[in-house]
Amino acid sequence: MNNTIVWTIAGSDCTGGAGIQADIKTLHNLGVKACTVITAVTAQNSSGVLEINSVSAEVLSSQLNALSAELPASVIKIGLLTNVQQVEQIAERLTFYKGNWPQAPIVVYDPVAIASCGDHLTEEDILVAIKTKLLPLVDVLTPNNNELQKLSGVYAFSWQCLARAGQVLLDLGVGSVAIKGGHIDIAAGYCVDYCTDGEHNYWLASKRINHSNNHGTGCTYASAVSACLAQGFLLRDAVSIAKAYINQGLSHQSLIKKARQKIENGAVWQGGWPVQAKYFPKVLVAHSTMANALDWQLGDNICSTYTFAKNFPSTACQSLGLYPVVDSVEWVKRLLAAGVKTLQYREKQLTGEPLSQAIEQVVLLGKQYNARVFINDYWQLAIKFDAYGIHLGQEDLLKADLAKIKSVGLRLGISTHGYYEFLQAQEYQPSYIAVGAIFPTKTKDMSNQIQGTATLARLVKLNTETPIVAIGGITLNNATEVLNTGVGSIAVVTAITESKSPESVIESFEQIFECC
Ligand SMILES: Cc1ncc(COP(=O)(O)OP(=O)(O)O)c(N)n1
Ligand SMILES: Cc1ncsc1CCOP(=O)(O)O
Ligand SMILES: [Mg+2]
Repeated sequence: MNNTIVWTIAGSDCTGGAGIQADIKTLHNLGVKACTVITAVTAQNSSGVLEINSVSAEVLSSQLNALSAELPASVIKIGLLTNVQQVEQIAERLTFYKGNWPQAPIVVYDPVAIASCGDHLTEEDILVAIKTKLLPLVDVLTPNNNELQKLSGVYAFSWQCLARAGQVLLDLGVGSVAIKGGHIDIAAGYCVDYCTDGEHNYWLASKRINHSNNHGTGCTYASAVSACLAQGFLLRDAVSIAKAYINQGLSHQSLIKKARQKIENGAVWQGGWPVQAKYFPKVLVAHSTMANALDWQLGDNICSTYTFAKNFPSTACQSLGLYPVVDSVEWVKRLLAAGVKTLQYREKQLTGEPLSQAIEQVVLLGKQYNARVFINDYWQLAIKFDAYGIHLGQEDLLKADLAKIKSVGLRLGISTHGYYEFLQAQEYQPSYIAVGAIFPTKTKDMSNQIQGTATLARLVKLNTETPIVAIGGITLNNATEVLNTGVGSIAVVTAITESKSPESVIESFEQIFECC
């Protein structure tokens, strides 16, 4: 566990399955420290919620004072608030923390209006206070279907309604909304989560897992999102990991024999960090097989000009080895002569005829040396000159004719930066998936997108069929650490282009590949 602190401000559930107890388990399981502020002591069991004993304003205040004096949080997760006074008190505190702490905390609010057992835990009038006082301070709101309807007034019977409900909540001042699809019945047999910040929209689909032990899934989900945000994951990655964590928990308990269910008290199972591909959701990509099956046609990744395509030609080897990325015909010539077998031409200056001529030469050189030469960005020219392959970034993907690239037999590599984009890239079944930036790099602005080797190792394990390429800040000094993640290919720019002796750097990289 690292020293990252998450506060959970929520109610205690004596069964241990939901509320504060679920939050602590999730936060610990996902590697962060949990501090608690109890809002109410509930008495509940399989018959329902029997009693709610709200703590007084003084008790709430003294817990907050104690923590803020010594253990400020990077994320504050809020669950059950039982009355208007508590909502106002917490809103006041959040305003202070956001304005006065050296680093403003991220606020995640799971609007526990109705527990998953169906009992009403809060009064109707609290809604007004939540909407006017609390929501404007919330960075991430995680409603289920009931809570969504209560807060937005929109009943989600279609994908468009779901998007509209999200917008209503954003209009109330929330930073982002992550709507849990567990109780939404738009697509039979599937749970589709929808996350939006108004600018970007993320849709994550998983097969519905039939389960009886689902108590505490809402608290668990919001805590999982909080744990990921506290560790620096972007929201799109946090919601992807949290959905996998829930799928893992729900899948596990379906294995529990009936006799044990009583002992488990109906609670969702709390596993460790989800590592198995089967628990991760699919990203909905416009016109993909999954999107068509769900009759879904929304999203940022809609490809308006061209049709969707997947299953690109293979590179015929799982490990592409050392993969230099260079910006001139001279570099291409020099590196191919030095024995490099995978290479990318990434030209950002030339245009028009000089660009066209350069790409033609690079493709020819690749054929002469029987090497895998990828062209970055310029997919039309790559097709025109019959390149070995094309490398496209996230935005490039939306503007490229993927069906054409596939039909002429060009390989396709896709850039990704974290879990969400990795899951999205998988939908295209590309020839390889690049993950970056692994370390800070001066070659390209990658702020907020540094993955580290721990995340790389987890992503490599999620897909053992597609070659994975690591890129960003990789040098001879850290190459062994990178290869120890199991990744088969390393892409580098400055490690080679800024070296006094590129040929000897290539040789040293080859030796490291042989040793790992
Ligand atoms: C192997 C590899 N990985 C990532 C990139 C980056 O591509 P992209 O995100 O499109 O950014 P630009 O390189 O076009 O600036 C890459 N080129 N190669
Ligand atoms: C193009 C690109 N995409 C992600 S990081 C990066 C730059 C890698 O350059 P370097 O190897 O010099 O860090
Ligand atoms: Mg690009």
